[in-house]
Amino acid sequence: MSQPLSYLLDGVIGVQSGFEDQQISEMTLDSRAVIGGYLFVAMNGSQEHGLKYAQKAEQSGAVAVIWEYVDGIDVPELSIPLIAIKNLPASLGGIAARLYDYSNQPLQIVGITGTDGKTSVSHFLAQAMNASGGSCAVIGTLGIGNPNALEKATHTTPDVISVHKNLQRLSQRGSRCVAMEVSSHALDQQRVAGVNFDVAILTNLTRDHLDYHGTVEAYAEAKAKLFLEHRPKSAVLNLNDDFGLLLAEKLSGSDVTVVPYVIGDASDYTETTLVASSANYNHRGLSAVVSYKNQNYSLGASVLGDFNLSNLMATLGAMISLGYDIDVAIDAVTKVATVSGRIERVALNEHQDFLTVADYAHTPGALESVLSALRVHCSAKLICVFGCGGDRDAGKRPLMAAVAERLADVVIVTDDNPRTENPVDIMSDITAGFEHPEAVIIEHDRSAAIKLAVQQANTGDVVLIAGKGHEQAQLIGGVEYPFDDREQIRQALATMEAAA
Ligand SMILES: CC(=O)N[C@H]1[C@@H](OP(=O)(O)OP(=O)(O)OC[C@H]2O[C@@H](n3ccc(=O)[nH]c3=O)[C@H](O)[C@@H]2O)O[C@H](CO)[C@@H](O)[C@@H]1O[C@H](C)C(=O)N[C@@H](C)C(=O)N[C@H](CCC(=O)O)C(=O)O
Ligand SMILES: Nc1ncnc2c1ncn2[C@@H]1O[C@H](COP(=O)(O)OP(=O)(O)OP(=O)(O)O)[C@@H](O)[C@H]1O
Ligand SMILES: N[C@H](CCC[C@H](N)C(=O)O)C(=O)O
Ligand SMILES: [Mg+2]
Repeated sequence: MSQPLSYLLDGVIGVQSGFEDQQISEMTLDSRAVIGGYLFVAMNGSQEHGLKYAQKAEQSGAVAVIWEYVDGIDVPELSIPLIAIKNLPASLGGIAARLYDYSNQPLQIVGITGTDGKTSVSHFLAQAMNASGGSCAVIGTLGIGNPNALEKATHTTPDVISVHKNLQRLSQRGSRCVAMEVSSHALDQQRVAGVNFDVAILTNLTRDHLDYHGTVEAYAEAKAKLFLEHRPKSAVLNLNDDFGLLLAEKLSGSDVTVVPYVIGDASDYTETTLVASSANYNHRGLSAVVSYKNQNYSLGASVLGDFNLSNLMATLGAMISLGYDIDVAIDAVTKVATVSGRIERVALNEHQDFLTVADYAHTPGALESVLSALRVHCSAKLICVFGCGGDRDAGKRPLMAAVAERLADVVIVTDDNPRTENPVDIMSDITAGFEHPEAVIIEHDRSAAIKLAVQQANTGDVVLIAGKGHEQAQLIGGVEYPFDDREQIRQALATMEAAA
């Protein structure tokens, strides 16, 4: 439904007065997406100011332009209203929420942040709620919508306009809950401004994205905003993580209800902490005892990996915060299935006597978690193939190498989305982290590296192909080459079987 521009901008600070009112049907940050009836929002980006594209937007049919005020910038002449707004990132969420209003239907919103586990928890939550009669969609790395019918997304957390537009769209299609991943970039760039979170979840905090945030402190500060600035009704916090403990302390006694979860001993925690103990992991999944309010419950699920127990506990915490009874939540969580590319078992048949796994670990913390988790399933060699993305946090490269060397028996390093960087440079950043680089196999061609790993697997071994998970392409230069680790594993297994 279209809205008058004056209504969208009502109360926005620093608006130039005396503009002609316009009826706005849609709004966008990208001049290339503008068509008739649009409001073009020109932001001061990290590369350039969107105002450069205001004339193009007008030519494409924009009926007005608002722009993030910056002193001394060249302002183009337009024949449509062109309105400067000071500190536009702070008001844009509110403006978008007015145009894409979804307040006419109840919509619970859960935000999930943390270095690793956001996609997993958001999908577990949506799967679990839907298994118990709910209607929960996701917004995140794997796409937008029902977890079984996702539309592709370009970002983990879309820009602030797209966030509100998608929330409206999902609500209109009948979703009554949305589990959305909130990345640190999103928090820093105010992409979730104007979203009222019922629940916010912290999975964990290790290191990533220091290319963008600069320091671990700045990265943590961005993550903390979801809890300390957005003030969700409930905060579901991981007490196994130091940052989770810190947030719990900061929120204690505040208007935000803290729902802590932990893997540990129930006698060490308060009765309202969700505690998982007596965990058991096997090839088919995991089980544990969950203690809450002095009662014990059996939890089981057919997902691999001890870190997934933590993800399931976060899911339980969210369901309880949303008003589910613990029995219903436990029952629902028991039904969740593996999330695409997250510790996903890939095999040609049941009889394979070694385990082959594709996983999206692309941080030192995630690689450590997945290798440690897989050790439990390994009675012989643990073989690890990994690489590091180009144009991303270079500091994590030697750290991932050190983790792989410490926790795997055979390490094969390969390319993972070199983007615009030279793969040889990425490789030398990685190999600088090995104590014994001579023991490591280097194979830039990812397909060949996967074959090498699978070919040397024997009974009791585990082969981990890390870094790309669900991804469908290898990004080299500006080109996207179709590539799926799972498909490559299957091909390598088939070649091996044919040769046997
Ligand atoms: C570093 C970063 O996050 N950048 C985001 C930011 O871009 P920017 O500030 O650099 O924008 P810019 O290139 O200077 O352009 C300024 C403005 O001009 C506009 N423009 C530009 C060109 C044009 O022809 N017309 C036009 O209107 C742009 O839309 C923009 O609003 O705003 C853009 C518009 O919303 C985003 O697309 C862009 O994401 C880039 C592509 C990106 O790669 N982001 C990644 C790092 C990211 O956000 N990742 C996180 C975390 C991933 C995870 O850990 O899961 C995510 O949430 O996806
Ligand atoms: N709770 C967890 N603790 C530690 N590692 C985890 C956890 N959950 C998942 N991982 C690891 O991190 C990888 C990525 O998981 P997932 O996609 O759920 O995280 P994410 O936070 O959404 O990542 P991204 O920031 O890229 O979107 C997994 O493949 C696994 O190796
Ligand atoms: N959301 C992550 C994805 C990394 C995946 C990995 N395959 C790579 O390209 O580095 C990022 O943008 O840092
Ligand atoms: Mg994700």
